[in-house]
Amino acid sequence: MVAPLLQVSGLGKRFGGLQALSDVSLSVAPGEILGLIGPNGAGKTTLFSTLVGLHRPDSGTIRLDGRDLVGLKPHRIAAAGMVKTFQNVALFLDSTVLDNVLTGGLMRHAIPEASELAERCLERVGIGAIAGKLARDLSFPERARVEVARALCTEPRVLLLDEAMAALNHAEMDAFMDLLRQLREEGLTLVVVEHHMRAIMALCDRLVVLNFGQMIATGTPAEIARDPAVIEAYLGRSAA
Ligand SMILES: Nc1ncnc2c1ncn2[C@@H]1O[C@H](COP(=O)(O)OP(=O)(O)OP(=O)(O)O)[C@@H](O)[C@H]1O
Repeated sequence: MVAPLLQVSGLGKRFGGLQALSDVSLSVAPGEILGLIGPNGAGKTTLFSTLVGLHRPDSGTIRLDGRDLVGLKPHRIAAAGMVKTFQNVALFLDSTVLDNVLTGGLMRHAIPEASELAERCLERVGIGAIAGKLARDLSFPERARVEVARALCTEPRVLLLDEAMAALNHAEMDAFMDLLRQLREEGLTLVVVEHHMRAIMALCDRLVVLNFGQMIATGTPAEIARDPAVIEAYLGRSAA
């Protein structure tokens, strides 16, 4: 079996009286697309934020290729190879697409190299033609791709996508999923939080389900779809 690229063990995070994450353990193989699902408030965003150093966990370890990342600042974790995109696409609206994306490259490179890298990242996500467009003029699918390009510009090994498809229609979502599959073919490892069940089921190799901060199931999309605990906690609630 291939050694995991990302290994999370016994992760706990408390906000005051609320146990937002409780003993969460998961691993992600290189080149895998792992989906993270669960009802609102289950702890998905908290887990992502903890993985990239925005929250410090109260317990547990986060290992990327064997190196423990707990306690590192977000920019150090990004430099180690793990970044997340944001739930509410947070771009500099009065800047061009290229300038937005090259900010991702400034951590490791001077402006000329970051700019070249940004152009390559834009090509990689299929939007090289809109490099000069202002971010405020972008459509939702373009925004989603700019956000991915900006993350790619940090040269990650693991990319965490937090509801990147939230504003997309079905056809746009299908095209975006093709992009994610292509990035995986190029060697990227992906962890995806997404509320669209159709998308998550079609895209992911494996799913982890959180509910009230605890992992209640893990398995292939087909296994998760028939797991009674998941149906009660998640599908049942959304069906209701
Ligand atoms: N900074 C914080 N301070 C206090 N409580 C927080 C904080 N961040 C999250 N929480 C709480 O932790 C719990 C988990 O929230 P989180 O946003 O991680 O869930 P989620 O699964 O991402 O939800 P959603 O699907 O609605 O985005 C919620 O009860 C939330 O109110």
